[in-house]
Amino acid sequence: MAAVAIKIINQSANPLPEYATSGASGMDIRASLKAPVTLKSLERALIPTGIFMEIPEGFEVQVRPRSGLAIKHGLTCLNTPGTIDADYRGEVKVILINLSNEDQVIHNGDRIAQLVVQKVEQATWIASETLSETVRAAGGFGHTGKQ
Ligand SMILES: O=c1ccn([C@H]2C[C@H](O)[C@@H](COP(=O)(O)OP(=O)(O)OP(=O)(O)O)O2)c(=O)[nH]1
Ligand SMILES: [Mg+2]
Repeated sequence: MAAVAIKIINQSANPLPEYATSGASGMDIRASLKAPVTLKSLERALIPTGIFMEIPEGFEVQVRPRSGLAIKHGLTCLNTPGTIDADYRGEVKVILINLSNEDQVIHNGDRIAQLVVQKVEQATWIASETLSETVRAAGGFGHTGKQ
């Protein structure tokens, strides 16, 4: 299990994020707002969460949408999955977009997204003129058919 240092502001509305069940991949995070934010249809906004982190090297944190918000309210993360780099020390923010036809109001303390902690590797490139052959070769974008 990765240990991640976390700093939280606006703690009254923003307890430590936690796994809701023993097998959960993500921890829900909340909007940290002085006033509600209204998103009109197709409008997007950068919503602060009051969370700052020190992610250990070799890990990243992904910001992912919540399916309940998506199906019930048409709210999702525009840049999903959002990437929190290990060297980022700013506030975690969520780019929410309203894909419904109605206004959606985000209140302080609303659970707007979830964080997933992942192992991640950095790579070095090996510049090559030729690449190994495979059965797939350059086939992609549905070339194996629909069924
Ligand atoms: O949903 C997100 C995505 C990113 N970030 C923060 C943490 C991340 O480390 C930083 C940069 O994110 P990203 O690399 O996706 O954005 P960029 O447009 O490439 O910005 P930069 O040039 O700062 O890397 O912004 C968030 O708070 N929430
Ligand atoms: Mg970047």
